[in-house]
Amino acid sequence: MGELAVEKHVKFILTIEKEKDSFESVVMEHIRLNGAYWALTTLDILGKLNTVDQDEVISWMMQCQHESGGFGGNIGHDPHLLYTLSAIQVLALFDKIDALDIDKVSNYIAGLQNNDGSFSGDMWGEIDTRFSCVAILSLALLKRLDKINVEKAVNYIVSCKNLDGGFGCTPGAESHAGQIFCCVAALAVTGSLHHVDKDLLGWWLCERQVKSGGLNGRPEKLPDVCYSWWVLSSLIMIDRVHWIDKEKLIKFILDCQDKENGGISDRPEDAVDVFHTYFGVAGLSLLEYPGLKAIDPAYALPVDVVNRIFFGR
Ligand SMILES: CN(C(=O)[C@H](Cc1cnc[nH]1)NC(=O)OCc1ccccc1)[C@@H](Cc1ccccc1)C(=O)N[C@@H](Cc1c[nH]c2ccccc12)C(=O)NO
Ligand SMILES: [Zn+2]
Repeated sequence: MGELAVEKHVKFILTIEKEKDSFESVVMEHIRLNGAYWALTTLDILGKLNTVDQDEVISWMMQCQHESGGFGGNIGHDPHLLYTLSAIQVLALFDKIDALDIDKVSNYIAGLQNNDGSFSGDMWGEIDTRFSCVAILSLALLKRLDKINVEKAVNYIVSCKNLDGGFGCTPGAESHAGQIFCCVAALAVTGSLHHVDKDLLGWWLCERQVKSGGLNGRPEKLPDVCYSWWVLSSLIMIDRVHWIDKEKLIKFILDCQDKENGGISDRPEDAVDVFHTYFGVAGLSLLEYPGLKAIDPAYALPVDVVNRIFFGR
């Protein structure tokens, strides 16, 4: 089974944060703000957030803010809900949410709600339950949920529920673990989990575990470490996590590490990346792996960070 090569993963994260011209950095260029969130949350779960210069990170990140109040994936990029959530999450890690003009950012987000309660990701209008999730998590962290019609937002998400108990990106779309996480997290944060059939959805989710112990995103697909987050956090939020074999999943994640150079891949022997390193460490945190900080399954932030926001010091 081996154990988590903490120091190697810390070194891996700090190295890719420094390199600007590596393949990984170039590929992730347009979602660099997401990359910052994945890298910094991983470090915090490993207890090593203090190894980065927070002022340097924050000053770079604030340059990604558009005059509309939304954040782009990098400096000069168009604003989008996905990057705005990552920016809020990174500021939360450093307890610096008040560095934001909170009303400006929350007005940007609220402005993307449509009449049917759904959310567009940006001004181009694409609608997806991912964006409902990002909008609700963002506004909850900013304590500005009053700026949107929460009832209509919840009704839209419920309209995307399928007969298998899962959720898709729009009404009638196929259930997918990523979308299920988004819808369950949004319902959890708005106190609306009574709309979920926990046994039906719990069954669909626990069926994602394959014989290797890993979790896949849809029936018949290959297991992938990032589903350790999408599926597991959903199971935890609906109180059905005991329906999977946690020990076998821990072993699968540990087998996906590159113990020489650090980092975690989507499945054993594949190339590592910061995205799967984050979702692997976050998954181990949800599985209560020893030595890791607890992470909140809905906000995808360390529990101590979430408590600081909602319950003060
Ligand atoms: C754009 N992304 C994806 O499409 C990944 C690709 C992938 C990784 N392993 C299998 N496929 N897929 C992915 O994130 O799917 C999960 C998902 C899909 C839809 C809704 C929510 C989650 C990844 C980046 C990536 C690309 C290529 C390879 C590895 C990582 C990505 O940025 N995913 C987003 C998914 C996402 C978008 N909006 C969200 C809102 C809440 C939670 C997650 C998301 C993310 O995790 N943001 O923090
Ligand atoms: Zn993956």
